[in-house]
Amino acid sequence: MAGSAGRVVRRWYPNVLRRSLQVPALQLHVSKTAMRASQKDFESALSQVKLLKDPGNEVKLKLYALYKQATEGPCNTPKPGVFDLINKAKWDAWNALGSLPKETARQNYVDLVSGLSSSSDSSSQVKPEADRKQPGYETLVVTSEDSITKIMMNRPAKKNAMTTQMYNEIMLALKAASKDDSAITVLTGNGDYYSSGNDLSNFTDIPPEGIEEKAKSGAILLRDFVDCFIDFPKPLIAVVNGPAVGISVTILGLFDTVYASNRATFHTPFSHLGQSPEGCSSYTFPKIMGPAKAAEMLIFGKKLTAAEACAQGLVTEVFPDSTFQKEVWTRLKAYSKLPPNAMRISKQVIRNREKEKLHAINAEESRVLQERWLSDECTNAVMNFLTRKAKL
Ligand SMILES: CCCCC/C=C/CC(=O)SCCNC(=O)CCNC(=O)[C@H](O)C(C)(C)COP(=O)(O)OP(=O)(O)OC[C@H]1O[C@@H](n2cnc3c(N)ncnc32)[C@H](O)[C@@H]1OP(=O)(O)O
Repeated sequence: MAGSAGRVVRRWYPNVLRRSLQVPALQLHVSKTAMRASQKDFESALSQVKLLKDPGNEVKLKLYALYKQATEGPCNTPKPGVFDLINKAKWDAWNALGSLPKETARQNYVDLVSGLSSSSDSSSQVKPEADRKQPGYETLVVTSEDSITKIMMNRPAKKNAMTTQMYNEIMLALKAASKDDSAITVLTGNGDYYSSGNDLSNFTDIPPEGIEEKAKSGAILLRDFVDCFIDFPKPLIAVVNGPAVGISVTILGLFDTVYASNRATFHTPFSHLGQSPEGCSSYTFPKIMGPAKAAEMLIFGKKLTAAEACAQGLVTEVFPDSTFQKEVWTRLKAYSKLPPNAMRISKQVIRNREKEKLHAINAEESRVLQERWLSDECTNAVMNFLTRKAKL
């Protein structure tokens, strides 16, 4: 019992409050007298409390006061000093119960917990992902939970290759996430790949105005897409669940944190495809890993393992694939509880001095690519893939 009530306190209270509101093991031991009238109800309320969502500080103080009154009787400890704000609030709440009998306090505690349980019954259930899924996306699964918005690329049969529709949906999802009440945002992939990069069939859908118009609209889409990452205001985390190719790799330089499974690889075969770097990688990669290592990736298409990408600073941390999801989401849930405004402002301070430069680089990379897409080198490479003559 003592252990389970201890867990309640750990789960509910934000760090500062939690440290101060910790109920010592001694206080968690329910005395024999206190248990006489409604021992079972009280015990079950004590364990029920740990399943509830955070009810807010006011209710937590009430619960604390009733618990103390039920187990120790009226408050007779010295009043904490005026600057000991949290202990003073606890003391005030307990002291306000005056000479309320232990049995009544116990009953009130049980009633309060039962009221909280019924009001949070529906929300305390873990809903299946399908129920939490935000509507309106065809190529993504977007969910928000625990102050984390997760944007999952969802074309596993095509290795999460990015179609025009997926670029547009990711932009929409990022814009929505920038305004929702989540603290952090995650991009990840469904299935064995993180993403195989640009869907090469994007190049086959030529409008009546011709190939030049296609290249022009592609460059605008690319520029808008990368701009969304440059401007994204909250901490943005990539959870790289498997191999990553092309643009899914280059934009990693614009994320705040990149976690990778040890199954992930990082590959930017631009020269093989007759193309050139995008996603601001012509700037971020040399800055992150130094010009020589960046050239090996961006010019020669060297594929990095997750460990190599981590050693070169592109990846924050690598996890064994068997425990990847568990370890990463535990970490992210803890981060998502940090004060959101502080995180947002810290990101602004880090990002703002480079924003203008990044936008200019993005514009230039998109302009160069627009030309590349019209080259024979690019056309042949794409045709070779689409006619199954070549893979990476
Ligand atoms: C607006 C425009 C912005 C443009 C921005 C520019 C970005 C540049 C880039 O991103 S460059 C990178 C482009 N990507 C590639 O060149 C990868 C091509 N794919 C492959 O080489 C391979 O598919 C693989 C190595 C990723 C995986 O090989 P594997 O043998 O494991 O699997 P399959 O080849 O059988 O793939 C399964 C099906 O998925 C289709 N597919 C995979 N990747 C892409 C892709 N990038 N574009 C289109 N289709 C892709 C593949 O064709 C299979 O489909 P099928 O089952 O219908 O045959």
